[in-house]
Amino acid sequence: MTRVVAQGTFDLLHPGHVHYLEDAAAYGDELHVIVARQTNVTHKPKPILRARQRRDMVAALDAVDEAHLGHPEDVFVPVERLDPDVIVLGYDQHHDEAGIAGALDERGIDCRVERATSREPRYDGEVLSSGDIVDRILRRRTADRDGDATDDRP
Ligand SMILES: Cc1cc2nc3c(=O)[nH]c(=O)nc-3n(C[C@H](O)[C@H](O)[C@H](O)COP(=O)(O)O)c2cc1C
Ligand SMILES: Nc1ncnc2c1ncn2[C@@H]1O[C@H](COP(=O)(O)OP(=O)(O)OP(=O)(O)O)[C@@H](O)[C@H]1O
Repeated sequence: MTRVVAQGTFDLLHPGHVHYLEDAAAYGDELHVIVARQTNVTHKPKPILRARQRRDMVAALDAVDEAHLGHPEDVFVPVERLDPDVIVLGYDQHHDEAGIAGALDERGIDCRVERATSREPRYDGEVLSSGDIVDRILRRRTADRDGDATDDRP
């Protein structure tokens, strides 16, 4: 039984997340997803939704066998508990494969590190970024409030 781990913030879910997790699931028999805690999301704006809600939505995806709240301080706590055979990084995740592999070796975890592919938009207006979804909401609500008729609705 090959156990795969994927991870991420997964704030507002979109087809890019589905693609990533389906890519990851293809590396083994069961896919576990670690959902980032807000305190560990330091490389971009904090997520809008609470970690439990983000975990619950990820857990509902067909490709996912189980979703877990990440550890608030030590990102390797869930990895040591899950003891995966493969960790699949997202196509643009800011982690370095060699760095992760070295940290796994130090902890005696026999696990290889892979990287998923990206999913490109398939039609005009498809939004494949949580941050871009937030931006679109802000633009739309501001325009509605200001009675701005310029409608960018695709
Ligand atoms: C192997 C691995 C384990 C991780 N474990 C945790 C964790 O336990 N808690 C957490 O808050 N973030 C954890 N993270 C970090 C986030 O899941 C994620 O990598 C980071 O927020 C960037 O993800 P993004 O693609 O959403 O930007 C882990 C990352 C990796 C690569
Ligand atoms: N279009 C996409 N194609 C493939 N993977 C994606 C795509 N969008 C996000 N992912 C992957 O999903 C995982 C979680 O992404 P994250 O939660 O950071 O969402 P995001 O939409 O990338 O957020 P943001 O764009 O606001 O940074 C990451 O590993 C990321 O690589």
